[in-house]
Amino acid sequence: MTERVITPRNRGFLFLDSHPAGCARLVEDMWRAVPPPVAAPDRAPVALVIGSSAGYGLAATIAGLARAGIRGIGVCFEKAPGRLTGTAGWYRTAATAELARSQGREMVFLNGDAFSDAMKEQVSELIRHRFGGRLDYLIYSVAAPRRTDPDTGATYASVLKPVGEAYRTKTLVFADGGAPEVKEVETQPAEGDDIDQTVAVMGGSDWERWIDHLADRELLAAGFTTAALSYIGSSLTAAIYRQGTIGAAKAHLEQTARILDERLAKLVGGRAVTFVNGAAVTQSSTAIPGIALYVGLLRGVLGDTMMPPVAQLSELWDQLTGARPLDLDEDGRVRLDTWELDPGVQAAVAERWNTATTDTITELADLDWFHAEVRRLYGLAVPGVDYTAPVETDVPWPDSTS
Ligand SMILES: NC(=O)c1ccc[n+]([C@@H]2O[C@H](COP(=O)([O-])OP(=O)(O)OC[C@H]3O[C@@H](n4cnc5c(N)ncnc54)[C@H](O)[C@@H]3O)[C@@H](O)[C@H]2O)c1
Repeated sequence: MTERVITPRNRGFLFLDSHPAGCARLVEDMWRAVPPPVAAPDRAPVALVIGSSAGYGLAATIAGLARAGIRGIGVCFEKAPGRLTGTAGWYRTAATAELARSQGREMVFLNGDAFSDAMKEQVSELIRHRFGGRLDYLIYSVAAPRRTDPDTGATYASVLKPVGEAYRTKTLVFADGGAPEVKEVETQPAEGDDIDQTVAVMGGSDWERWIDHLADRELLAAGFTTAALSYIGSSLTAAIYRQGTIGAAKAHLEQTARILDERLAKLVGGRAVTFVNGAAVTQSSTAIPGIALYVGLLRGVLGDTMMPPVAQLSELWDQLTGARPLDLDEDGRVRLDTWELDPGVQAAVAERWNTATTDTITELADLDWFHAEVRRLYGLAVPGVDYTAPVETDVPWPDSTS
């Protein structure tokens, strides 16, 4: 037993410790925010969510359980409690597993490298022996800094850089005392094989490898459908995002969807699509220069009408399960970002962006919300949690044997 009071220690947007009770409460709140199912499926579909412990993958898992009645497997990469607490994703996974169990849903969580063939094999064994040998859905929501290619052993690193010329942007930082500052930062353009390396990590190669691995072992159900998550974003962040190295990876992911869609149609009458989501505060997104400022301003414009990930992903499940038809754009993507890219919203954000300075930022952006969202990534600042009370940090990984 390792009960203690968690005192938050951070460097910028990164916190050293996570709060188990706060993480559990967040998961419960997300669950409650999912609208009830349209109609209960005849049989619980079997789903695999890769990247299930955080951000959009966590939202996919919770919305899948609560709205689409799934059972299945979640894969993620988290650190166990030790000298520090476990990572927030460790505790969120424990809480998600508990919720699934309380609803009578079989959900197995595996902690390890999704890019490895060993993980693919472990998942294949589980599908074969625990889930009737047939996978209905695969949601791909990995955001990772590096990937080792199992064929070559080469390790690739993803970078967040503009392409062609340096990118100078306003950015939001919080001084040591927590006071917000608007600063300028410059990011040098991609060089050497930066683009190829980023595409190798965040493009569609590993998604394709998962599908081929499962197809080769005949584990895909008739009509199997797979979705990967993508982002387009604002013209304000285009140089660092959609036209940058990560944008090249997203273009590759979307191209992979088109290839997989054809392959799956022939193989099992299946489908592969990308879902373009809106901006959200996650560990991955806050690492991108300028995005914190952009999201804070977006919230300043939209307030509570900003669509949270779990609401977007409830819509994803409705379209995947056929409760609503797949609504594809001319590039074959489902757009769950229309609330963000609405021209009126973008014009209002651009106007605030242009005038934002350290002196004006608190009026233009919703920084209380942004600050709290960053803390909530670690289970901190969750309403209803007593942060003065000691909490058990030595939480076990959910048992997958029963
Ligand atoms: N955050 C946004 O604003 C935003 C917007 C639109 C789309 N998206 C997309 O959503 C997807 C997920 O991003 P996010 O922001 O939710 O990320 P995140 O950092 O919140 O979560 C990443 C997930 O990937 C898992 N992961 C990382 N490396 C892994 C590995 N090697 N093996 C297994 N699991 C691993 C983590 O454990 C975690 O569950 C990405 O494709 C991203 O582009 C994000």
